Amino acid sequence: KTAAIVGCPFSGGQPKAGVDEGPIRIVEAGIIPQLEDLGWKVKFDGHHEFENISASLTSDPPIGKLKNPRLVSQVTEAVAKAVGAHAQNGELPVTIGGDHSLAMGTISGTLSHYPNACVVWVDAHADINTVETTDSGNIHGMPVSFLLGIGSKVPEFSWVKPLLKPDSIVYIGLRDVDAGEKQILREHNIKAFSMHEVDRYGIGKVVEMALDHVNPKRDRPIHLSFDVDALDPSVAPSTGTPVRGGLTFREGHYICEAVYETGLLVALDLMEVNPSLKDPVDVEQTVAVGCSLLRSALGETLL
Ligand SMILES: N[C@](CCCC[B-](O)(O)O)(CCN1CCCCC1)C(=O)O
Ligand SMILES: [Mn+2]
Ligand SMILES: [Mn+2]
Ligand SMILES: [Mn+2]
Repeated sequence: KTAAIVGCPFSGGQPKAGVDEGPIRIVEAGIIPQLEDLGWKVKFDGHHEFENISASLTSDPPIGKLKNPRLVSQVTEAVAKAVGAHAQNGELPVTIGGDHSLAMGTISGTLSHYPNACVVWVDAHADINTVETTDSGNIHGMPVSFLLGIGSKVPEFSWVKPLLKPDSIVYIGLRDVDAGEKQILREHNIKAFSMHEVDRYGIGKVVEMALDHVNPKRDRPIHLSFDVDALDPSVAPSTGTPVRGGLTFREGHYICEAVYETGLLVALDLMEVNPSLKDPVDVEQTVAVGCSLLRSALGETLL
């Protein structure tokens, strides 16, 4: 089996510098030989250069509240093509961000090849704000709304097709959901297991219920999109939007292990590692946790 590393040094979906360094640090930390040691054939033809895109953009003024809209749209479209091509080649795309706006591209790519794929979204946040509901205008808080095709259309994002259905995504780890997002989740009956459910049922039962919701016959390909800020900040401190009361190290890893165990994983995202926000020790820890989560999602077991 081949894993194709899609290194995406991209920060345009949010305001903090440094998240574009995430993939570089994770590759430097040795994720490629680590995955090879798990038996994967690893394909990596260098990190994506988005220079040509940003160079071709003479200006990129906000559209309404949306920041860097043209940059985000063009970068995520390129990512959709890259991920789609790897899937077409029978490879498993492993996208390393970079901010979570990239998931607009990765999931579009996955759904273009696996139309019946379901999405497991692990995050403190729902990332489902629309043009109408966003307060920050940071597009890393909006990818799911674009993928679902909800909210008013933005011509610059016309390449994004509404390939994702509300019953095909399930969230784990939510604890910082904006009012507008809560309304959207309710209106569209989108299944979400917040930290309250994790506390109440335990992670094992939560993952089982989450998969039962989107993949009851365990016959649908799975796209796992993991935002490291789903983990408690004590576990993954160096990330742009940390929120207390998150998943433990083990809970985060259990999700990855359980998804791998289904044998249905077809695409993986590891997002929002920003190696420039904390002291070297905390950065090192966050990078190491990112690598560890990737290994667990790709077959590393404890026994
Ligand atoms: N919902 C937020 C955060 C999005 C995080 C994106 B992710 O998950 O990829 O990291 C927060 C909006 N707002 C911030 C100030 C306080 C009120 C909520 C937004 O900016 O839309
Ligand atoms: Mn996110
Ligand atoms: Mn988040
Ligand atoms: Mn974040």
